[in-house]
Amino acid sequence: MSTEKHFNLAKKEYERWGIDVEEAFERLSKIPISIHCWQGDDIGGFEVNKSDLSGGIEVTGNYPGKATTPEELRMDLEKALSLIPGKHRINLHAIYAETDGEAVDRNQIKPKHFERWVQWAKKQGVGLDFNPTLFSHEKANDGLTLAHPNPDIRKFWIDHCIASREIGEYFGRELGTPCLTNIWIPDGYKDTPSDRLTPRRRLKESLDTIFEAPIDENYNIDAVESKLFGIGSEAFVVGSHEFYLSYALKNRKLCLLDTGHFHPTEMVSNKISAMLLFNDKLALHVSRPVRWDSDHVVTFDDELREIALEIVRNDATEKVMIGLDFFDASINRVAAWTIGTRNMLKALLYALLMPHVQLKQYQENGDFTRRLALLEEFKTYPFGAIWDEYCKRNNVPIKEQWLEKVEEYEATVLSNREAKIHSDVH
Ligand SMILES: C[C@H](O)[C@H](O)[C@@H](O)C(=O)CO
Ligand SMILES: [Mn+2]
Repeated sequence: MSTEKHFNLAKKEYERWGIDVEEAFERLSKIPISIHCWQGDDIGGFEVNKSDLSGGIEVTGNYPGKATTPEELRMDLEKALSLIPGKHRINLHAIYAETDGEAVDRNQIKPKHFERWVQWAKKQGVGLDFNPTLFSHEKANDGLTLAHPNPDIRKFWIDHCIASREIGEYFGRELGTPCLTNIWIPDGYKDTPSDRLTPRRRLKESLDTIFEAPIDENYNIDAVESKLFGIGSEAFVVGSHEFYLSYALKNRKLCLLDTGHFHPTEMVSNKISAMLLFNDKLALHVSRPVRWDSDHVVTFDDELREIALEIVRNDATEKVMIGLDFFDASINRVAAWTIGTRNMLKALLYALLMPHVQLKQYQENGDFTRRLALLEEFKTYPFGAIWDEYCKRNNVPIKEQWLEKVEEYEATVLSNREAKIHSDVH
């Protein structure tokens, strides 16, 4: 049976519950996912004086073919974008600046170092988001940045964050869509601190200085990302959830929740409605923690669906800014982007195809039997046929057919990079 026939039959099943599939497509097409560039090169970046990855995050695996230049990274992103339905955004880090061979330290980065990214984004029709990089640098080697006791080091990182906001503003002006500039810092201690307040006070003061200059929110929106622990900051993280939740609320900033930054049984899906009652917007880094903040590729699992359900059923598709944050170097990196982003979109489509009106009513009536029955039965509704049609209409491969494209790209492009590396070495 053709995709269209499958779709028409499936559509009828959803219509029996009053669900408008065409409207779901329309709504989904308006939800941009911010795709993180750093999956493409294992968070390496292109600095002239490049440092090893630090900050308590880890990329494991050595799958061949990673991008080693901005051109390669953009090319790989284009390939992934060609396999993902809809128009999305690309999320950059400061280490992806292009300085034409000049060593430019982080406190000196300027919009001009991202001109090529902006030109490329215009061509692709994508928005850009941004992150200052407060790790993989000699001034972050002791695991402290904005909360550092040394005022000179603090100032260096404050200046980097100020420069980053200006780059965000430049993206927003150039691309006509506000850039989300998100600050995440690794600061913390391996072992039990003897003073938690002082580093937190310093972080608060650093943030106050960073955000002193107002920037038009039509161009740049600021976000702050909390964390529970990292490698080397097991006992204490300065920028904890409570810290940033309070800071964001008081200073009208966006709180960014990374799904890997909480206790293993603590669910981000359960936080969205609570936070939306007090915040106009919030931001997400959708990741997949496996036993720790391991940043595995996002799968179509229970928590992903629950996050999407919370966004959709609370009418928050314009309030929750969805970004991805995973980095797996043990598989093809273009496939990693494709799988993770398609899964995020699938989860949103799944959520858009639920009978929310009835489900909410059942709960209000105390009819928990119907609520459970329907939530479970909809898991096996013919969702796949609707997803295939969405992919078809967006001119991207249906089902696993995208994999052939990635394999072809690996054979013709990625494997040549390996050959080049080897011939350069010998
Ligand atoms: C590279 C990212 O900015 C980083 O992953 C950060 O967002 C994070 O989640 C750290 O654990
Ligand atoms: Mn994150």
